[in-house]
Amino acid sequence: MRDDTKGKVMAGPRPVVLSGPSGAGKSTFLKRLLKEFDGVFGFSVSHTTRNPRPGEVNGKDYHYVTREVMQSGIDRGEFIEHAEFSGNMYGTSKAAVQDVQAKNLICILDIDMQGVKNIKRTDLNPIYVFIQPPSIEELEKRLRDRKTESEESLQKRLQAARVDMELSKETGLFDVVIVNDDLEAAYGKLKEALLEEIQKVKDTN
Ligand SMILES: Nc1nc2c(ncn2[C@@H]2O[C@H](COP(=O)(O)OP(=O)(O)O)[C@@H](O)[C@H]2O)c(=O)[nH]1
Ligand SMILES: Nc1ncnc2c1ncn2[C@@H]1O[C@H](COP(=O)(O)OP(=O)(O)O)[C@@H](O)[C@H]1O
Repeated sequence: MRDDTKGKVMAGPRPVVLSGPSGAGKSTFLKRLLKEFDGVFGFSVSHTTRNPRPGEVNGKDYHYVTREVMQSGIDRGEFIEHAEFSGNMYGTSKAAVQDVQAKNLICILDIDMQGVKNIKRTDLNPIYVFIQPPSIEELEKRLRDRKTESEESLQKRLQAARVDMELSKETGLFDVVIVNDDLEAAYGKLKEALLEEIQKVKDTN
């Protein structure tokens, strides 16, 4: 959408940032949103240097790249934000967000706390949602049950989770905080928080 009077791209629907500790339920929620609201949401596919997990698809879950490739993209100014998490690089390319916004969809970004702080310095203007586990103990249980992490990776994620849970209390950082205790109830709250934006997209598309 182009506003010719100002010659710049008009704002489409507001993007949504999902952040929260590893294992809090971000992917679970975003997959449900993408499925339930076909033609409303689009996922910003990040780049990462971590290895794909079984079942993950290159170009769909992430763009899996080497450090060298990622760093040269960053050096060329192709990323909106990037961060180091648990020994790997992660980042949102400008193209990832533009691809979704070009279709007039609500762009969902699944990013860590450093990403949240860096996105705040851009003009993306998303709705910031923090997904919180009921407790660190329950988070550990869910991460173990997910069976995707080595013991070392799990411990790093739990340590980051403790820090992020504290940081999330910073006032004004997040528009919505959702405790993911009962999955259905939490998903219901997430939908409720995004309802206005969902309706706008349904009305225009
Ligand atoms: N800053 C930033 N963080 C990201 C990006 N993509 C993913 N992350 C975060 O990196 C962390 C680890 O992601 P991942 O390895 O997929 O593990 P998971 O969250 O346990 O499924 C999570 O907190 C993600 O939100 C990105 O593009 N930028
Ligand atoms: N409310 C919930 N109750 C129980 N298990 C859950 C709940 N929400 C998510 N899970 C499970 O917890 C694990 C972590 O969720 P996931 O969506 O992968 O988290 P994240 O993307 O934030 O790392 C997954 O195995 C998921 O199926």
